[in-house]
Amino acid sequence: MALPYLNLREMEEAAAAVLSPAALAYYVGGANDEVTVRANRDGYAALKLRPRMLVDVSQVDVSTTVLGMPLAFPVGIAPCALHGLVHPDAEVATARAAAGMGSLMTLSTMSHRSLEDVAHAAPGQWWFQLYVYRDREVSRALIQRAEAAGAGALVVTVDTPYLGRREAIIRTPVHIAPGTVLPNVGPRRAGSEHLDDLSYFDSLLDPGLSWSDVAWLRAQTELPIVLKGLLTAEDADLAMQHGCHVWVSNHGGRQLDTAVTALDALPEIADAVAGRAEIYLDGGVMRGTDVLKALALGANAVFVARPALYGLALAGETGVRHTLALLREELCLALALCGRVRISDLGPDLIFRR
Ligand SMILES: Cc1cc2nc3c(=O)[nH]c(=O)nc-3n(C[C@H](O)[C@H](O)[C@H](O)COP(=O)(O)O)c2cc1C
Ligand SMILES: CCCCC(=O)C(=O)O
Repeated sequence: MALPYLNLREMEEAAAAVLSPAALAYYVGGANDEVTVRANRDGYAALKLRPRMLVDVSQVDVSTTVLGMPLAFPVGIAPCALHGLVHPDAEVATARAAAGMGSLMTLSTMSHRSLEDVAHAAPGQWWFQLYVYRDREVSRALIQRAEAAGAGALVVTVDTPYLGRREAIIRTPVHIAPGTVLPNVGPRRAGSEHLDDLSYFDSLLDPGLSWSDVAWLRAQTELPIVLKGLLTAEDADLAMQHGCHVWVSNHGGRQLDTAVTALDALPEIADAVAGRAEIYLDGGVMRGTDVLKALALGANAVFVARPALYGLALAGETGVRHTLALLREELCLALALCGRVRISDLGPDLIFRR
C-alpha cells in the first residue's frame, strides 16, 4: 500500500486526525510550556550546511553499524511506551517494520507486547530499554529476560526519576483498558490492581537511582549498556567510566522543560567521548538533513519516537516503514547534495559557523 504522505510533518497532521484526544495528548505533549519540544525541532533549522560541489555522488552509501550491528541507514526507533494505544499489533508491528528496513527498534519497558514477542518478530534487530524499578529484583529479572531473548543492548533511561509535568495529559489522561496486561511491567503492588493512568508507572520508577546503581547494572549483564538521557560532557565522562555508551536526549521535551537540546549538547559530548564510546541522539528529528547534522556533529546514529508512532497509528507496520523510508530517502539525497558519499565522510566541517 503506497501512503500519500510526502514528509513526516504530513504524517503528524494525519495522525492527529485519527488519534483519540488522550493518545494525542500523550504522544505530542511535552513538559510545562513545551519550550524544549519546540527547541528540539527549531535547532535543526538553525544549523546551516556547507555543501561541497563536483564530487561524484552517483552512488551513495548510508549503511553503518551500531555496537557491531549492521544498519541499512543510521536511523532507529527510540523507546516509546504503549504502542498498543494506537494499533493492535503494537510493538510487534513497529519492530517488524524496523527490522524489515534494516533499522532497529528499542523496545520500551512499558510495552503492550512482551520482549519475547518482539525478539521473535525482529530477531537480532532490537534493543531493550530499561526503566529501573524501585524493586531491583524485578529489574534484574527483566535484564535476564532481555539478554536471553537476544537484545543487542540494554538502554537504561536515566532522565526520569519522576515523570515530567505534562499538562496535556493531566487535562486529558490516558486510560489503560481494565484487564490490560503489560508484560514487562512486573507484578502489581497491592492496591494497584488497575493500570488506570501513567501515575502507576511513575510510582514504579526509582528516584533514588544513582551512579552506584549503574555500577550494579554493569555487573548484571554482558550486554552493552547505553545510558539514555545524558546532556552534559560531565555525565558522558561518568558514563564511560562506568563502561557505558551515551544516548543524548532530553526525552522529547517531556521531562525538564528548557533543558538544552540534544543537538546543542552534542559537540561537548562528542569532545568528551573522543571516539571511546558510541553516541546516539534523539529529539525532534523530522528530516534527512536533521539526521545529517547530528551525524556531522558526532552521533553514530539517531532515533525517532513520535514519527514512528504516527506511522503506526496511520497504517501499522506499513506506516512505520513509511516513516523510516522517508527519512532514508531524504538522507540519501541530502548526503549527495552535500557532496558526501558515505556516512564516514561526515564531520563538523559540514556545519557552517559564523
Ligand atoms: C509517547 C512517548 C512515549 C515514550 N516512552 C518512552 C519510554 O518508555 N522510555 C524512554 O526511554 N523514552 C520514552 N519516550 C522518549 C523517546 O524515547 C524520545 O527520547 C523522545 O520522544 C524524543 O524523540 P522524538 O522527538 O522523535 O519524539 C517516549 C516518547 C513519547 C513521545
Ligand atoms: C511511565 C511511562 C513513561 C513513558 C515515557 O517515558 C514517556 O511517556 O515519556
